[in-house]
Amino acid sequence: MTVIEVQNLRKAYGDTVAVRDVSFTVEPGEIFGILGPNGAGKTTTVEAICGLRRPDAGTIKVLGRNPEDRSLRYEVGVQLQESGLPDRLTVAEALDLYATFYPEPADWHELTRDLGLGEKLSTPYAKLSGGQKQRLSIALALIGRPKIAILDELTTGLDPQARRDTWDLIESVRDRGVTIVLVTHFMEEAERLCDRLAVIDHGEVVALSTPAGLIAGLDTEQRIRFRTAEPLEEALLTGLPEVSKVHTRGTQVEVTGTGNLLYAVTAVLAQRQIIAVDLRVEQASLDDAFVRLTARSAKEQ
Ligand SMILES: Nc1ncnc2c1ncn2[C@@H]1O[C@H](COP(=O)(O)OP(=O)(O)OP(=O)(O)O)[C@@H](O)[C@H]1O
Repeated sequence: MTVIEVQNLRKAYGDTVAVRDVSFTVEPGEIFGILGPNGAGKTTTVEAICGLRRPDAGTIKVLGRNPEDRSLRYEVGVQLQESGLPDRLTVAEALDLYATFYPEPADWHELTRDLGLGEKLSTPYAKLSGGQKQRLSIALALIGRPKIAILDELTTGLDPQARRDTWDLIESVRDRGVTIVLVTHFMEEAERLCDRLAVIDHGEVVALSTPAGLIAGLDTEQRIRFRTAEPLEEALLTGLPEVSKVHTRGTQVEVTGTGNLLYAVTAVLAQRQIIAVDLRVEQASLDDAFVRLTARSAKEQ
């Protein structure tokens, strides 16, 4: 069964149309990413999925039910951008309190250890750093052993090591069978974690695919740079079907092309016993796909 189904969602705040027309489905056990620039409508979309905002039009089904269905409280764990816990509540008290909301809460000692919060159990909420507050909100989203975890800006404010630890944690949560919806600004995070991604811009889905699919859809060229001991004869490479352009400056070589460009170029060099040093391959990244997709939709507005 499809876990989440969003169909033609629309939501406006007064004159501001936050979500114009968003449709997607989330399948069991996947990490589904929602990516988009600031103000694109990502938070409004996930808040509607959580039953916190009522759509103006369109339908949403979560585990086949209306998002406002009270029974979903036990099955959906939510980490939203602002958790708003009382300042004096300690980490342990917050976890104890949240654990009472659920019939079979997770062992929060394990969760806090995985999230690097083990040393902060008696610290009041107000005295936590931004990153620690963030980690606490992730622990609170997972404490009820949800079937679905909705995480909005999971690693914003975390340092690079804490971000990587959190990714490992999210993967282990997914491996236990939890379906995860992840709102993110970070391409590296989306590429590493997400099985599929919806790119949202100006309240609409502008692309929906795997990270690799989004990059492949760009149809961009690759670029290889290297140096040789002697200046290279450009004609050696210009005749290859994979090569569209060769540019040499002294012993520096830059080759642009498509397909299996790296193999084609290195095969010719090997044949001629030419050694390429400082060889670097530049390929399109999810960053490029994101910028291209969102720039295109900005022009169409
Ligand atoms: N409660 C609200 N009242 C009025 N306008 C709102 C409200 N919440 C969001 N908006 C507006 O709706 C649009 C979409 O906002 P939303 O928070 O859904 O975007 P987002 O993609 O999550 O952005 P960000 O990445 O900055 O968090 C924005 O123009 C925002 O200013």
